Amino acid sequence: MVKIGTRGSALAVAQAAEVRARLMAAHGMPEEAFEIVIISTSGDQIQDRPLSQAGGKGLFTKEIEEALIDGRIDLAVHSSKDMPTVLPDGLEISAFLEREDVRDVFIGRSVASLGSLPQGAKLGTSSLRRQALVLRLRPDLEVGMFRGNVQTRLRKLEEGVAEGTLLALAGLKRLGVAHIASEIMDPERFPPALGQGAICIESRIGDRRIGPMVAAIHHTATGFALACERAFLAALDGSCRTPIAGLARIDGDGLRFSGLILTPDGRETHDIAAEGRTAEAARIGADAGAAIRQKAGARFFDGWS
Ligand SMILES: NCc1[nH]cc(CCC(=O)O)c1CC(=O)O
Repeated sequence: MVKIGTRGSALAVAQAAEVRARLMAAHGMPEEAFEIVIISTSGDQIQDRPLSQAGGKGLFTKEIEEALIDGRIDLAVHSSKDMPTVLPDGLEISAFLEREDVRDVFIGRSVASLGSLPQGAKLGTSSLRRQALVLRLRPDLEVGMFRGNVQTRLRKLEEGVAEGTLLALAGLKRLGVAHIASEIMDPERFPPALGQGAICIESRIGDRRIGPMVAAIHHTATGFALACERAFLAALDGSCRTPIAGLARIDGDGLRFSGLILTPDGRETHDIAAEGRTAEAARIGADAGAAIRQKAGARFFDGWS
């Protein structure tokens, strides 16, 4: 029996089922060989404040990692963008699935694009990155907190709590609701979160059964992109209070990275571009992180409270 740990949201469960399907196909295993174990995390429980004020990164992973360490589960399925850059001792990211569409989408209640929202309209998001990127384009908008999983946010939109919201297209696709997107945001103008669209598998280092099993479904190019993006994030401390965006694209054995940091009001931005060989993915990301840190100055990373 292989116990797959995941959060309980519809998106998280869909991701776990996707990993299960890939393992079944790769190894000719029956569905009965797997058990999907749902684990509630602090990130799921805290609904009344932005995650940036609740301790930031790791809120969606801590309890799942404890279950891995305890042996209650054998592998954990995560959205890479919710993963801290530093993992607990004894655990590793052992595989990435092929990345889904990396772009964000705008969903309007009654308008078809971000640009056509009326002056001063309310936009719901709890992501500091989306807040900053949206205010850079539309400083007139009122950006309000919009917590909860994808379904909850869509329900709030329907109820009229906001006139529009922004979500990852990857999540909508996995939930089978990509058609509700009003506008797909151009990643040049509206870069995704580091790791967006990539499902990863976390497991115990040295696990001789799970290691080779998940290695068979690892997607190499996504692995390089994520090595770069995670090194960039790590170089910036991954502070949840600094809006950060960026994307590594792979072309053969070449890699191109672009990263962006912003003030939460979107008024000040610093960007960085770098390229090199995939074999140097992590170094390219780390160097880009150091360079953008230099450009922006320490003030940028002291937190905005
Ligand atoms: N923070 C929640 C979260 N984590 C991953 C995704 C989307 C799926 C992905 O990026 O792989 C979402 C929802 C969203 O931002 O729309």
